[in-house]
Amino acid sequence: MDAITTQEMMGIEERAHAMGVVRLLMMENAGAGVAHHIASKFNDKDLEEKRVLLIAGLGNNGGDAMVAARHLTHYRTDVTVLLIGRSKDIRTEEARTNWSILERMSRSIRLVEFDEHSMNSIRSMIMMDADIIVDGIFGTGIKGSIREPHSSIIDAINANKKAYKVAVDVPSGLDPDTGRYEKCVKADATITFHRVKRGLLISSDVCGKIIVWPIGIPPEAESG
Ligand SMILES: NC(=O)C1=CN([C@@H]2O[C@H](COP(=O)(O)OP(=O)(O)OC[C@H]3O[C@@H](n4cnc5c(N)ncnc54)[C@H](O)[C@@H]3O)[C@@H](O)[C@H]2O)[C@H](O)CC1
Ligand SMILES: [K+]
Repeated sequence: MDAITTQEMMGIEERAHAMGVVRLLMMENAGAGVAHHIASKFNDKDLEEKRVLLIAGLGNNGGDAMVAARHLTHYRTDVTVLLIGRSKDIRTEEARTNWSILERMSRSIRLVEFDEHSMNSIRSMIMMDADIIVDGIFGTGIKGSIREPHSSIIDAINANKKAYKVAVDVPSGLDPDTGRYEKCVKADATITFHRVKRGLLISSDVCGKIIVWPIGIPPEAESG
């Protein structure tokens, strides 16, 4: 299938939602796809020893990462979710639902909410501790220039030279339509949902391996 724009993706998402494949279902399938990719790259024994850091923005890209975190606990992996903000500021109902599930998983997932005072500890968590990093900061909802703390967090992700990095839907910082970026996560793999976004093909050098992952959208939702 050919590449699409974020505008087209939003239309498809709306029609799927109206057909009953609600956003929470699409988010669950998206997050499961991210966890599935990681499980396919590392064997179960490795996964038990790896420290996975999932970095979640306040939108649905972050929500996808929260779902992936929950699915990864199946492998008894050391899972930490770093929210780039306060949970009270999470923008969408689906992401809030998933965050509240994670809050009930305190034995299997560590949750960290961003707090300006701890930028140094967050930087070292990203740069030193993580063996696998999931980038759920921005997806198709990115607008305008990258501000702090996102800018420093993207730098810290790129400064970790040992971690395997998976971008959720779009490497954060990349404009999914034009492929332009000032600063962007350099991923080893990008799990993009339903159909590839045009910007990924324009700047494939920052995406790593591009994997198009189906999230249960009916073909009937494709066109208006
Ligand atoms: N399309 C689908 O069928 C599905 C998409 N999913 C995922 O949802 C994201 C898009 O989510 P959205 O909430 O629209 O936006 P994002 O999460 O990508 O980011 C918006 C988030 O970030 C803030 N923000 C935007 N620009 C900036 C900036 N320059 N600096 C700082 N902050 C910024 C904004 O305020 C929001 O908080 C898509 O990519 C998929 O991953 C579904 O989950 C699955 C189905
Ligand atoms: K992302």
